[in-house]
Amino acid sequence: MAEQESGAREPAEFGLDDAALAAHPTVYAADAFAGRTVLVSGGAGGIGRAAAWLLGRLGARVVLAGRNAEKLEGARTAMAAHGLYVRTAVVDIREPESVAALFARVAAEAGGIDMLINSAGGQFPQAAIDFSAKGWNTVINTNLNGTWHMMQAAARAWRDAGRAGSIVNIVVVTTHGLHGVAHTIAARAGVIGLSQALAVEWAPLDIRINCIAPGVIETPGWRVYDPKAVAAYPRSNPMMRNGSTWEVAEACAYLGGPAGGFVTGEVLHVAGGSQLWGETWTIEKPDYFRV
Ligand SMILES: CCCCCCC/C=C/C(=O)SCCNC(=O)CCNC(=O)[C@H](O)C(C)(C)COP(=O)(O)OP(=O)(O)OC[C@H]1O[C@@H](n2cnc3c(N)ncnc32)[C@H](O)[C@@H]1OP(=O)(O)O
Ligand SMILES: NC(=O)C1=CN([C@@H]2O[C@H](COP(=O)(O)OP(=O)(O)OC[C@H]3O[C@@H](n4cnc5c(N)ncnc54)[C@H](OP(=O)(O)O)[C@@H]3O)[C@@H](O)[C@H]2O)C=CC1
Repeated sequence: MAEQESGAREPAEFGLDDAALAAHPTVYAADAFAGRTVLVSGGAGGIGRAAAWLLGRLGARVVLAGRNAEKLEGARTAMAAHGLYVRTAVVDIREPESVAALFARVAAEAGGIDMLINSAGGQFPQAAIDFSAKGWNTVINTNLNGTWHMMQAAARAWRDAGRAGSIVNIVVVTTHGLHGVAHTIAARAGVIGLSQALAVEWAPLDIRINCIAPGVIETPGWRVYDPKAVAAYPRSNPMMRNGSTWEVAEACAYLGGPAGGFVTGEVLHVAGGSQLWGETWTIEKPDYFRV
């Protein structure tokens, strides 16, 4: 992490890079995901990339999906150089046809999947009163509708193949302390409710569905936030630090893999306790709230 003259951090370097992800120690056995195929949306981003590295290192075949082919290829190259099985696929999760094409391709080229990690998502910081209709719709479409399209396509593929599956949805902390991103709170609360409903409805299909609510996790996605807001992130939780993508990746491995076999409909906060204490202002904190 580079320090600028002001002390603010250099956004381009937020998070763990490929070299760190290749070497980071893990609590899991080396073959914990052998024989499994995992699709990671947002797989070239911060959290998705760490999950892909971890599961690939644990023996999974990994498919990385996202909109940007160049980013995907960069991630694939780094992981393949480490001997991991990685494929990539371009998708816009907001478009049902694009998602259908992704799953058709994954079926043809990788023989289907066992686990889906929905890490594609994002938002922009803005006071809700200023949201444009397009901005609101973009965030809802990406995070709620996009995640739904991916979940439904995965479930249909598993049902048709008579195959068990598990889904891990990356959301945000919706119940405490995250301000300036009301559109994403709405979308992610929708994903949590949807996941709980489907955990019951799709249990007969042997499909488990869980969510992870990360707190402040250093990733390239932080580029859209004001450096002053980012500088305050470590004080947003009782542990007084930022989290790492690896900490979220290991939670994905737990919830989505065999260790979480009797867990469904759950929301796991990997947030340093920020669901209980602290506040994260992604926009400037209004004077009203200052002591
Ligand atoms: C409890 C502790 C929790 C702590 C959390 C800390 C904060 C959370 C951090 C993260 O989640 S970072 C990781 C996620 N990554 C991102 O958020 C990256 C940036 N976001 C995206 O790329 C989003 O997917 C996006 C904002 C939905 C952009 O999608 P897309 O590229 O398709 O849209 P655009 O064409 O850029 O914009 C469409 C539309 O949206 C409005 N808009 C976009 N940006 C802004 C902005 N900065 N301010 C106001 N409005 C914005 C706008 O209407 C855009 O349309 P046009 O005006 O461009 O026509
Ligand atoms: N980092 C943090 O502090 C926190 C993150 N989260 C959530 O975790 C998830 C992952 O975040 P993080 O890794 O930090 O963010 P990044 O921005 O690094 O990664 C998000 C990825 O999502 C992909 N993506 C966005 N929109 C679409 C789309 N329409 N179709 C396909 N792919 C898309 C992007 O890929 P591409 O550029 O190729 O389109 C990008 O690589 C997000 O949902 C985020 O909001 C939640 C709480 C905190």
